Amino acid sequence: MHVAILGATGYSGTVLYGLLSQHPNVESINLYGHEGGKGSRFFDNEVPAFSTHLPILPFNPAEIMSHNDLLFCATPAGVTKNLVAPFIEADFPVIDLSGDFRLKDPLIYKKWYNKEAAPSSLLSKSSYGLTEFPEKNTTKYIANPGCYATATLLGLAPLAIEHMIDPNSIIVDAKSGVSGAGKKLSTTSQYNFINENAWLYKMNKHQHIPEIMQKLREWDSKIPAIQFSTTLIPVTRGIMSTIYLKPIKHYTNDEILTSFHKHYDNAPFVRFKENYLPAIKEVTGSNYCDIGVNYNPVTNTITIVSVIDNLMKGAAGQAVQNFNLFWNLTPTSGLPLLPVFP
Ligand SMILES: NC(=O)C1=CN([C@@H]2O[C@H](COP(=O)(O)OP(=O)(O)OC[C@H]3O[C@@H](n4cnc5c(N)ncnc54)[C@H](OP(=O)(O)O)[C@@H]3O)[C@@H](O)[C@H]2O)C=CC1
Ligand SMILES: CC(=O)N[C@@H](CCC(=O)OP(=O)(O)O)C(=O)O
Repeated sequence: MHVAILGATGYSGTVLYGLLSQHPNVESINLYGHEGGKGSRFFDNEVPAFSTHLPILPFNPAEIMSHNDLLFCATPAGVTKNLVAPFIEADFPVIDLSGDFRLKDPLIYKKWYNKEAAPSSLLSKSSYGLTEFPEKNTTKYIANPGCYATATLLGLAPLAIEHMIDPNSIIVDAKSGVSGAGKKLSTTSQYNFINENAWLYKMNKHQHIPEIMQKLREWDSKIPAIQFSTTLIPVTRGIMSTIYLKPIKHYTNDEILTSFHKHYDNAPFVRFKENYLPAIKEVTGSNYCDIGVNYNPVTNTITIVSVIDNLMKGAAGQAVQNFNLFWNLTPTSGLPLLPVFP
């Protein structure tokens, strides 16, 4: 198979390139950059960690479609939607890592992203690719989920699907490593700010809130909202989503564990750890989502801890999982089965 990456010099694009370059079903990878190009660019000049002397070609939909079988977009939200119409119109397969096609309702996108949404005619042709819970009618345009949304939804799914949650009780305290913000330097991603620091940002305004709600309501339409916060922490990679909720009625620890086993025992990239609460480093460099759960009878509270590597399961790894699902390949193809530890 021949695949194209748009935005390969960014963090997610680079990780994606690394995975696809070792994928047994990928014959060639073609890299594309800005429309019109910025002079001649080579991957190894911009990403010295990968000494691959591949040109970064100017973005050109006709050329991409004639030389490739699928396009991955690892471009920012707000940018992707302005580039992909020709692919959708041609029914050419795309896996989009950005947030531009995750939300079905353009008004909700506008509210949370503070940008105009893609036209409804295009939005209706995309499907939300949470790999463990894909949409029934998958389209050729797959919106790869956001990093916080992935960790949080996988943590909530079993209890939500089984209607075991008091609908008004969900509180999520999520933390992310700095690579989640991409390669651009900003005041809050520079070393002097975030080293030995923790910073809660986008309180009640994070764009993954509507993304989580859209899927959560498919599972349990009674859940009206969630309280969700995001904190930047001084690690390079990793998300920890700590979820607190009240059960709708009393459940034993065994009943809670059984609901997670039911949904994840056959999922190759979700490792349900029962009452062990996982740490970020246990998944770094891997496509795993590790989940642990605790029930406190004193406060009648269930705590779920869900950890992922934001650049893997939260972006490039899940994109490769979607690629495997789309072409009906072995689900684990091209994905490392061990984290980088310690
Ligand atoms: N980082 C993460 O953990 C996650 C990221 N994502 C999503 O993945 C996407 C990429 O994120 P990330 O890798 O962090 O971002 P980066 O900022 O690290 O990289 C963005 C890439 O997009 C390219 N790009 C920007 N504008 C254009 C354009 N107009 N035409 C072509 N290429 C363009 C950049 O190229 P250049 O440098 O030449 O401008 C760069 O290669 C985003 O939509 C992000 O939301 C999703 C989940 C997790
Ligand atoms: C640490 C950090 O800044 N993280 C980013 C996550 C961006 C991302 O990947 O989300 P989308 O794909 O939905 O844009 C944030 O919180 O906005």
